[in-house]
Amino acid sequence: MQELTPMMQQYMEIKQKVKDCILFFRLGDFYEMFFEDAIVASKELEIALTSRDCGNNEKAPMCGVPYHSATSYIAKLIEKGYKVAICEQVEDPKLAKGIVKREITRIITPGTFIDENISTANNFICCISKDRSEFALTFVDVSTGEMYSCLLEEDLQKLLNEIGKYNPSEILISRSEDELYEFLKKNCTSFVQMIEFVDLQKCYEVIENQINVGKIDERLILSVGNLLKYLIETQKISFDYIRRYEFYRVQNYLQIDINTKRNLELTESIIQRSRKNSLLGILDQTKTSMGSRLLKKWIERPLIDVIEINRRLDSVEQLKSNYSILVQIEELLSRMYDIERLSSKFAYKNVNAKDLLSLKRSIEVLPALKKLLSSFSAQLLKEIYEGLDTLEDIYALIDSSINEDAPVTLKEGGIIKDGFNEEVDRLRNISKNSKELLVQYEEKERNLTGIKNLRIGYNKVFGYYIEVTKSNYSLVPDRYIRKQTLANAERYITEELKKLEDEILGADQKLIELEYQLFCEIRDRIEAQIERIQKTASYIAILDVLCSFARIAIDNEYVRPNVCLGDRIYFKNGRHPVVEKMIGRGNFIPNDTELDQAENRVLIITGPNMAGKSTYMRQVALIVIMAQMGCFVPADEAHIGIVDKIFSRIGASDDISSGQSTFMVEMSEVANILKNATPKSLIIFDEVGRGTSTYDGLSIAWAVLEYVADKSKIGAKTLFATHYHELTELEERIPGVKNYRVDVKEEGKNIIFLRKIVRGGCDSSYGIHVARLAGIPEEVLKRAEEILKQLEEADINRKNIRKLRKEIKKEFTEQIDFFSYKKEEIIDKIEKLDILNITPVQALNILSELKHEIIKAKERQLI
Ligand SMILES: Nc1ncnc2c1ncn2[C@@H]1O[C@H](COP(=O)(O)OP(=O)(O)OP(=O)(O)O)[C@@H](O)[C@H]1O
Repeated sequence: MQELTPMMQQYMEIKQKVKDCILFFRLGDFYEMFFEDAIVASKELEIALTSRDCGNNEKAPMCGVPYHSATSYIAKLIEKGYKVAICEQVEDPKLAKGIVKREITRIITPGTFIDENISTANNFICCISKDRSEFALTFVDVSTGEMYSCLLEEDLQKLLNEIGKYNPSEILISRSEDELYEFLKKNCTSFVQMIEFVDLQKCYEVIENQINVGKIDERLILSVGNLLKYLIETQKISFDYIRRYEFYRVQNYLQIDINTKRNLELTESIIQRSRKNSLLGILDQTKTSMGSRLLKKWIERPLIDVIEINRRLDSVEQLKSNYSILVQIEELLSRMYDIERLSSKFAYKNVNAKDLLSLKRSIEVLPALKKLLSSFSAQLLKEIYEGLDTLEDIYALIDSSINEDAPVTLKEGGIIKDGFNEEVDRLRNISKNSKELLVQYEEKERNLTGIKNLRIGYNKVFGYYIEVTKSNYSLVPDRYIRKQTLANAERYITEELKKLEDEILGADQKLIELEYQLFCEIRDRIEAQIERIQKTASYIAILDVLCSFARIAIDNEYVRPNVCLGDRIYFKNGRHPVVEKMIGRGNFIPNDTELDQAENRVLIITGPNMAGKSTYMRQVALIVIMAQMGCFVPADEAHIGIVDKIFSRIGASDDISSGQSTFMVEMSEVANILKNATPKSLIIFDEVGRGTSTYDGLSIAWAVLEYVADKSKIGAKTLFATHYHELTELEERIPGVKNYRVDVKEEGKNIIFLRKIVRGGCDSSYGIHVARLAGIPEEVLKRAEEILKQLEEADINRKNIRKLRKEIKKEFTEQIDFFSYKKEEIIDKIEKLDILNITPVQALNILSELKHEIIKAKERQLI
């Protein structure tokens, strides 16, 4: 260390503290990286790797990025899984004695990186603590100041479900949780970190000092406290803008597990993984980022409280039926800036003049918005009307102080409006009129001294001076201080001229400094009101989502669902909101649905591949979710008895990374459903059992169906799509089970999909027809048809065997007294059928012979 240059020594000392981060070390207008950090960063960021002399005859690898464009480079490193520590110069280099003081000002990780470009989604950081048999989870979005906590029983599946709702970019757990760490690493896409947890007492202190959220349940203290402590340590700011803290119970919302969220494509489509063809993509007609983020939350957490749902529906209905007002509100909302995210900008002190102007423009629309809202009587809209703070004082402050064309940087001046501050006006005047001031001074001195050719000039050595020619020396007053003698003239300065010089030369710098200082004062005055801004932001978000619901209801002809506590789910002409958008409204065939706790508890849906079974089942779940969000639904009529949980088991989601087979994944999902479903749940099973051999699969499907249908076991409303036509037998055996099929019309070798759900089972799979549609070569199809014929014949034989055996058994028991002498022989023959390796045809022959013998014996007896 001794031989290193002082700066390199300083670097090494700081780097020691953040070994696991890439250190951005501020040097003038650049952030430089050294040694291993430079090698890694230059590769990841595709920037040149150079070197710097360390002072000990060695060269350190080095690379750098300009200060003003650092954010995009940081974003890239975070994206690639690195942590970045920012080290700033914390004193003015001009005033530094020796090396400039530098400190780490922030550590940026996925959960604390605020990406200005992605504002329609939250960026959550989560902290999980484990206590006795519970998980406590806390989620914070540093950019908006939202914080949520919940408690979960110690169930890893439930943990994943809850994490899935927030999709946090970073998860923190205690260093002692090795197993949990491995599990999360394997099952989450989040950046998982183990940190040193502090104890309860320390957590209480952190919470008390840092946030403004009132009393917190004791069981949550470790997760809230450790999360805050981590944030304070890495961000080095105060988090008192976290005021919107919500503790919620998972069971107070419609519970949608993570598989179902994916299967139903609630927030992103499965294939493109984009929000475009998801439910969120269709429903999002919001005009503000605040609204868009809230909508996502509402989709992930639909309600179960009928009153609250109807409050939302009432508002949507009123907005929908007052079209012209809706249009005006939408227009006003579209002029609003993301004022919710301003809170973090204030806290990080990186608000600029443009942000304040955007805030002003957002506030500008509030009075008009409030006026429009005054005409509504729906409770929720009324609450927004009454609660909406129009922030006039903040508007007035910004309007009177900040220039409309203020620059983004705060160190260039031009921020403060004329007339706001006398000193700014004066300095600006000096700066603008410096020449004029010198001319005025020159004129004044000529008059005072009577020297007609007195002239003011400037040179680098002693600045502004007064020049007097030889012939006028006698008129020079005493207050003139001689500075230079030339051949024909002398140069003087005066106290007044030096003052003027200081003002002229210093005015610009002073102006910049004063404007910056005033800006900070204005910023701090607004920051003191941040709670009011946040409150307004949350009302705007709710209003925006309600308007979005009204808009999609109008554009897509959705109806208001009748949501109540009952058990019935009924839609007339229901549609799938996303598929109908994709294929065009006119091309989508609507279908009815009737589900209840009695006659229509379990619907077994058969039909060829491609007929529309999955679409239909997803449509039912989506309509329920939409209704429970308080949104109108794609149907002509809808009654929704509240559902507590929605489950689905759809398709083959191969999970190679987890080392589980497709069938294993399928069965664990089914197991999860059977464990957690209640009579108030809605379950979707799409071809359960398909992942294994036919008989195993059929038996599992059968048993699962019996179990969910049985009121003493689960008795949940269930949609069960299957290719096992044998299952349709259950309609006769279990009350509440109904067979439906998606209808098709056969035309020669082709089939026409009618997409209509009708009563009754379907006894053909039409698999070969669909294969033909898919373009399988005709030769292969022909061979498949041959094989199918053989298999069907064998199947008929098997059915006949079953029938004969039944008949024989019946005869045998009825007539047992007549031919007891043959008992052993007959039993032997029947039993042997199961163990002998014989063809169905041979078995049929044996049974026929047997039946023949019995009949003969009977006849003999009768005679
Ligand atoms: N009601 C409908 N109206 C119009 N088109 C529909 C309808 N339902 C489904 N479709 C179209 O049919 C396609 C296939 O539907 P879906 O995937 O639901 O069939 P499926 O019966 O589940 O098939 P498989 O058994 O092969 O999984 C959908 O992608 C959609 O384009």
